[in-house]
Amino acid sequence: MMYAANLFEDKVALVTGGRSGIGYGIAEALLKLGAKVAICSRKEAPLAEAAEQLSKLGPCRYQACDIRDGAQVERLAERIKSEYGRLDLLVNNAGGQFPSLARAISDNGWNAVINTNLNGTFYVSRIMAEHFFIPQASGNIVNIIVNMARGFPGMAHTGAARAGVENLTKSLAQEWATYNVRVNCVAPGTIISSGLHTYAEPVKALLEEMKADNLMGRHGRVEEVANAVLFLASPLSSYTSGTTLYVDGLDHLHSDRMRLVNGVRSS
Ligand SMILES: CCCCCCCCC/C=C/C(=O)SCCNC(=O)CCNC(=O)[C@H](O)C(C)(C)COP(=O)(O)OP(=O)(O)OC[C@H]1O[C@@H](n2cnc3c(N)ncnc32)[C@H](O)[C@@H]1OP(=O)(O)O
Ligand SMILES: NC(=O)C1=CN([C@@H]2O[C@H](COP(=O)(O)OP(=O)(O)OC[C@H]3O[C@@H](n4cnc5c(N)ncnc54)[C@H](OP(=O)(O)O)[C@@H]3O)[C@@H](O)[C@H]2O)C=CC1
Repeated sequence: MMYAANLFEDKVALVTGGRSGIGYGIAEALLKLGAKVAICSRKEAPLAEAAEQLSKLGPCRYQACDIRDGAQVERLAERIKSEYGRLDLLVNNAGGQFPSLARAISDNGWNAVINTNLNGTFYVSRIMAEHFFIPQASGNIVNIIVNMARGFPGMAHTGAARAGVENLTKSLAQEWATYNVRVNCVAPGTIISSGLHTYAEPVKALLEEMKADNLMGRHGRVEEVANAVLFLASPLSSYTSGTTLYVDGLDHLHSDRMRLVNGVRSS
């Protein structure tokens, strides 16, 4: 099953955190369907390398940008304006966290995760809407969150941050419908990607347990997340906004998260 090869022809997309993992997969999928792409992340060297690889598929510009810093995001918007003159799609993929029992999360740790995932996602959405979507009276935002439908024990900070993003999505979708902007979320389950490499050994061992606990008996793949993003980013979902699409093998309905917490507790 494939999307039409020219589905995103003449469309410009920004994928934050596009240098690795899920973001890279989304950027790659968009380029293959004719889009022009911009990617950003904090670390310049691996970002440039990723953009070089992606440029083999189509126009891909990059700029180092920490989404927590509004001034850096403004500079990114100016760069996109000078390179492409417009923006049709924003994928707020940049984000992440560290596993921890809630009682062990310091003020700094809490603030770092909330600042990255909630504040950063808002700054990029507001700035790109002001520069592009509202004046163009057209745009599309897809927010990558996590499956926090039943809380996220073991990662309470990211669960709270992404619940905030999910609610922000509902507000922006309503406020910006008048500008023909749709805003949706994709909530991945556990996806085999570079992100999982950031976890220390005890959590990695837990990932095997999580696979057995999953009702489809496996973790998800990057392209399965990218396919969901492509649907929400395309006219195929033209009457859909303010929603969350789970790509998680049913984990939002079924998974024993507390077993993970016990694993973290012992790690
Ligand atoms: C059980 C469930 C399993 C579940 C396992 C399966 C989960 C699947 C679902 C989700 C998967 C993914 O999202 S995969 C995506 C993974 N990718 C990422 O997480 C990349 C982005 N993340 C980050 O950059 C960092 O995690 C983040 C903290 C957000 C931002 O980093 P920064 O450099 O800005 O922050 P730092 O300066 O390093 O740290 C700021 C504070 O954060 C705290 N801190 C930072 N890293 C820490 C760490 N590893 N352990 C403890 N504390 C930490 C400290 O208190 C630091 O302050 P001090 O005390 O002063 O030092
Ligand atoms: N893999 C999984 O199982 C799941 C992942 N997710 C979410 O999907 C998204 C991508 O994760 P994944 O690809 O797996 O992991 P990665 O760690 O590879 O992706 C995170 C990306 O975001 C960038 N990033 C992190 N913080 C910032 C920041 N403050 N400003 C700009 N860029 C930033 C990182 O680049 P740099 O370090 O250079 O800034 C990196 O490219 C994340 O939001 C993650 O939480 C959700 C559920 C499950």
